[in-house]
Amino acid sequence: MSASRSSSAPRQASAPRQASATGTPPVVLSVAGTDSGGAAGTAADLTTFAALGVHGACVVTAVTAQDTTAVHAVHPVPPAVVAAQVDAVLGDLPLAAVKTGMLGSPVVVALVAELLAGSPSRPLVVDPVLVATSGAVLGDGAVVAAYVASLLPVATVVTPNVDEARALLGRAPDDRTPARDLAGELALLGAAVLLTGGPDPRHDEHARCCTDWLALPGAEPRALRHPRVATRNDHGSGCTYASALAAHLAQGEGLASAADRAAAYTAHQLVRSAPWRLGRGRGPVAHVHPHPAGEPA
Ligand SMILES: Nc1ncnc2c1ncn2[C@@H]1O[C@H](COP(=O)(O)OP(=O)(O)O)[C@@H](O)[C@H]1O
Ligand SMILES: Cc1ncc(COP(=O)(O)O)c(N)n1
Repeated sequence: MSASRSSSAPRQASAPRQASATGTPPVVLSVAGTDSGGAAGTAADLTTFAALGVHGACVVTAVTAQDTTAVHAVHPVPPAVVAAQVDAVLGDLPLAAVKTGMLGSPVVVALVAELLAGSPSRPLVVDPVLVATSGAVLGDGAVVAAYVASLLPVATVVTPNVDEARALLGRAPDDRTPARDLAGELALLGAAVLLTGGPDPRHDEHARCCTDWLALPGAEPRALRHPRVATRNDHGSGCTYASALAAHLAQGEGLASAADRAAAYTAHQLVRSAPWRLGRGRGPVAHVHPHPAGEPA
């Protein structure tokens, strides 16, 4: 399908780290699935990029029929078409960072690892999407194995929640290893880890803060704490967080500072959508921004 796949060195112009004198923004690529409800996946990624001042390119890996209650159907994009989208972007746009979300199949995970490996000049943020907020499985055991074998070793940072961290480490869903230790163990698989600790409504309805864990290979995991927003409208928060992280890394920030800013952005958008009544299930994290004339009353 593509000429560039015969070479392991992707074609790419050098990427500007900051907006240039012409106002040209850094470019960040989202590789993700679509969510017809507009909360998660490509919609979350592109709106977050736009809000944070980077140009978003998008490679679509799967089309989901999804709303706030459930994922009703998944239509995977053929791997050759995923590769063609990546080639089109790599051949024309200088990428300052890449963020992956739902990849859906082991073939696509391996393809992304081959074509979009992270580097100091082009960080790769991997959000290992395996289960939706609504409970639907978006990545099975073969996808988990492909993440561990090919994508985590070439990622800059991986952003699992606790359930995804357990799956990547081969632990049972009810394993009780503390999040801090899961983060430390995951960091031994090759990438830095930001284990997101959004409150689990099954156990933590009244928690007053959220703890994300930053783990680097060979270092003690570090807690990044921020206030919890009381809301049921959190569909898409993981995609928003990982995209904000990629946008800040693309603008040259260090990992810890980019993580703090990504959490602050996500929390801000959770505050905005907290009072909304959209859909019958877990509503979307806000992807809107105030009108220049001010927020509507
Ligand atoms: N209710 C909340 N209040 C504040 N921050 C939250 C809340 N829920 C999630 N977050 C934050 O959003 C980011 C994404 O985490 P999470 O929701 O756990 O991802 P996922 O959607 O993959 O489960 C993390 O920084 C997490 O701490
Ligand atoms: C296409 C797509 N990508 C990612 C998610 C995960 O997002 P969430 O954990 O908020 O359900 C999703 N539900 N759908």
